[in-house]
Amino acid sequence: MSKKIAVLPGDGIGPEIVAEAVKVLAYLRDEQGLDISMAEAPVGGAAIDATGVPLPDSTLQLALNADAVLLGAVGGPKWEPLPHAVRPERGLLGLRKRLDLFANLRPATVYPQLVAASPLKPELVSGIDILVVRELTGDIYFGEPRGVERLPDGSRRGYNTMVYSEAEIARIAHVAFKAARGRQKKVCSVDKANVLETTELWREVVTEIGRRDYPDVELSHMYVDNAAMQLIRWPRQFDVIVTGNIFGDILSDEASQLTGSIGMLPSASLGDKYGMYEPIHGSAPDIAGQGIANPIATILSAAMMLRYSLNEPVWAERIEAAVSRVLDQGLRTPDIYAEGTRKVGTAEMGDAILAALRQGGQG
Ligand SMILES: NC(=O)c1ccc[n+]([C@@H]2O[C@H](COP(=O)([O-])OP(=O)(O)OC[C@H]3O[C@@H](n4cnc5c(N)ncnc54)[C@H](O)[C@@H]3O)[C@@H](O)[C@H]2O)c1
Ligand SMILES: CC(C)[C@H](C(=O)O)[C@@H](O)C(=O)O
Ligand SMILES: [Mg+2]
Repeated sequence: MSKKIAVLPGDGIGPEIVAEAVKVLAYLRDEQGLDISMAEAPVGGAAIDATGVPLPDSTLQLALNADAVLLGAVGGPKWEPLPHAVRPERGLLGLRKRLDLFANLRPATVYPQLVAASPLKPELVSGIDILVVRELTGDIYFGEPRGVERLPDGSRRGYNTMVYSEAEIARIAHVAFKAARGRQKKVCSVDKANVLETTELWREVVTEIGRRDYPDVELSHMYVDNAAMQLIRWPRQFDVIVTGNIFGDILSDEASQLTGSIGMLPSASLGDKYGMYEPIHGSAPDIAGQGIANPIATILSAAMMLRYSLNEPVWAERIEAAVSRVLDQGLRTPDIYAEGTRKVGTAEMGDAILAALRQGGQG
């Protein structure tokens, strides 16, 4: 039966990078007989402009009825004067919550061709293969109470609440341990258990699950401040990192830079029923509209979609290989440009990946 993909380009560079991933998916549909269909809907600022809200019901319904969602990015300065409750980012958070996408997989893998693009010494970067497993539907992002209140002296106070239940911690821990079994069998759980009770519970639950269900997986714990430093000092010590929503957000942006650029890192947000795929970066207002954004993270997110939601692992591998071949050819968007390579724009990069896929897909 035909698989439905909801395509939500969003804001800023979102439409530019999603267009390149759609090219690849359209090729699989039109020339390789993949039984998929795509339907587009607005989310974030684009949806606010069109309908007044960041997640219109029609967009939510499209996502709920789809087999997978491909999302670009949301947000931008245009909507920043708006109150928090109606900002573009709420559209994304609403989708994650309503689809119960609690497990965000963010693989930070360095392509050998980009070792030189990393700010770290080649011997530190070469071979990096980290999977950040970020909890995505809890933590300070969703905890109540939250808000800004007026104090008796007239000044204001802002507050958010870090909350995790045992069940929420347990389900993301299982995802991390299972993923580690297919890799180097090492999980590093990142928390701030020395200060925050919520993450003290996190550490207890992860430890118990590891001991009980995954004795074959080596479990370590690290405070988040140390983890941020260790990622720069010796990134290859990490296999799977499991952490909460806010720490995972920050650490995955940091890890992305080790691989050359944030424009390289894809992600899969998975729940028991749904899957949404998006690059880890944002709408990059500083380069939007210039045709220079790196589309690779989004194209690799489409590859993750083929692997996790569409049961097409071979096409996922072929797309990843096509990206590698294009890097071999020396093509680079400005964010990964280095001397001796050829600078290209978003569409030229997408076209080159598609051309490499066409060649590789034959045999
Ligand atoms: N998943 C999402 O939709 C998401 C993620 C992060 C930020 N945001 C939103 O995006 C807006 C901008 O946020 P920000 O500037 O903090 O983060 P950002 O990730 O959009 O940009 C950070 C820096 O990385 C660069 N960059 C990002 N993606 C790139 C790409 N594909 N190719 C080349 N360079 C790229 C940008 O030009 C910028 O210099 C905000 O409104 C924020 O809330 C959305
Ligand atoms: C835009 C924002 C809500 C989002 C997050 O913090 O989760 C983004 O930074 C991300 O990493 O996907
Ligand atoms: Mg982020």
